[in-house]
Amino acid sequence: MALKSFIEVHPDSHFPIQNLPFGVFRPDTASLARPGVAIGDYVLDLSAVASASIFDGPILKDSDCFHQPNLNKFLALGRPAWKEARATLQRILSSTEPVLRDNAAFREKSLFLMSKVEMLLPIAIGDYTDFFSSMHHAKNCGTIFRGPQNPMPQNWFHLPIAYHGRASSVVITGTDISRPRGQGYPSGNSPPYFGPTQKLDFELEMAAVVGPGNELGKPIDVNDAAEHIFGLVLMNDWSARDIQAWEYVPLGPFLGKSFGTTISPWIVTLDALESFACAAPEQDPKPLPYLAEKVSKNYDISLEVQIKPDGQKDSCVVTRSNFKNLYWTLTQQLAHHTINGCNLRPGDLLGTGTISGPEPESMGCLLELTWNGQKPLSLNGITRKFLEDGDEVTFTGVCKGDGYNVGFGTCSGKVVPSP
Ligand SMILES: O=C(O)/C=C/C(=O)CC(=O)CC(=O)O
Ligand SMILES: [Ca+2]
Ligand SMILES: [Mg+2]
Repeated sequence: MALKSFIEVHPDSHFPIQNLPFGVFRPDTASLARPGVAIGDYVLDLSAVASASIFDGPILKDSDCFHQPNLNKFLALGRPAWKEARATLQRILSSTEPVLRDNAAFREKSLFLMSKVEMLLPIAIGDYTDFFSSMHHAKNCGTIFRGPQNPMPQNWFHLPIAYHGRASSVVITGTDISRPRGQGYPSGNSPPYFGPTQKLDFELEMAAVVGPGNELGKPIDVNDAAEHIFGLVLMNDWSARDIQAWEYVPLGPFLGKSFGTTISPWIVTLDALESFACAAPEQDPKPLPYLAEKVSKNYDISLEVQIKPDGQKDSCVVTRSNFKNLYWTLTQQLAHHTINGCNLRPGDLLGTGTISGPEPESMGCLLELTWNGQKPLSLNGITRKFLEDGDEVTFTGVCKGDGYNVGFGTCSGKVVPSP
């Protein structure tokens, strides 16, 4: 029989007992931030569960990791602790276990309606890196930015390319994004453009949340890398294409991307995603030995982007993609990141890069979907080349199980005018 919770969970919910993603919330603005897991329409308060001495396994028994305003301390404990927590939580939420089910006072203290709480950034992010791991996205961007002759950089099939992003401007879903100002290409003999970006874009991404990490100077083997990934979130790497195009040679993206990056609040664990694992694409040429892994895994996660223009009632789906479209795996990204000795720390965020699929309807950003503004998209009668003020962009991600979903909820943000 399938595992079932005593809490009623709608079959369309992203958060059945099979998922149990971790986040950080507060019941109201006067109370402290604390870790929780999502179950149906509720959030289970892990500080309350810990205070009731319910985490009785060897690692979590005496730990204060759930009495923290973020998950970093829990992440640092590693997979054995994550598995211990998941097993305890699946047990106390199951339909057959009375400890929470039959204790009204405890339920009152520990279960909150998700619609009533405030979700916060679940981790303190020390460093944020963004990869470039979708071949379709890389080809399309290469063609648009550098021309169709040689769209793929020579290094692309040998290493997972990335740039160091900006951790300070990573925000939680629901945070407004101010249209950034900056420089763009000069036209003719004039000085460079300066003003609000005229090419504001979203990028459909997911991001891995790092667990224990490594000591400086001690790389992580690609075959051990999964032990360092707690789970995944949805991520929008908002991008100003005109600023980016003018500034990025030779050092890469800078102000065109550092003005805001939105993540979804619930970290879905690799343990919950395991039932949706699938083979990653065959890699040709074979990667160098340090990137050659025994098992090369992706996950079957359906992704969708909707845009809701200001004043419109309905949003419009602009793309549908899938996480399994990535060429470089999460574990190759992580191993590559540390191969020079660079240390990763608990709570670091590793963006996958824009997840475009092979079809025109599965491109992961407007730069590709409108081919740099040359082919406007039509949304319920109005057109878009790039994002306009008032546009709300929402990502969803979900794995379809047999009779249940393992989902990510949403990652959304609204564009507001430049200050
Ligand atoms: O091809 C380029 O010059 C730039 C590509 C991007 O903007 C993509 C980037 O941020 C990495 C990614 O999301 O895949
Ligand atoms: Ca990106
Ligand atoms: Mg960004």
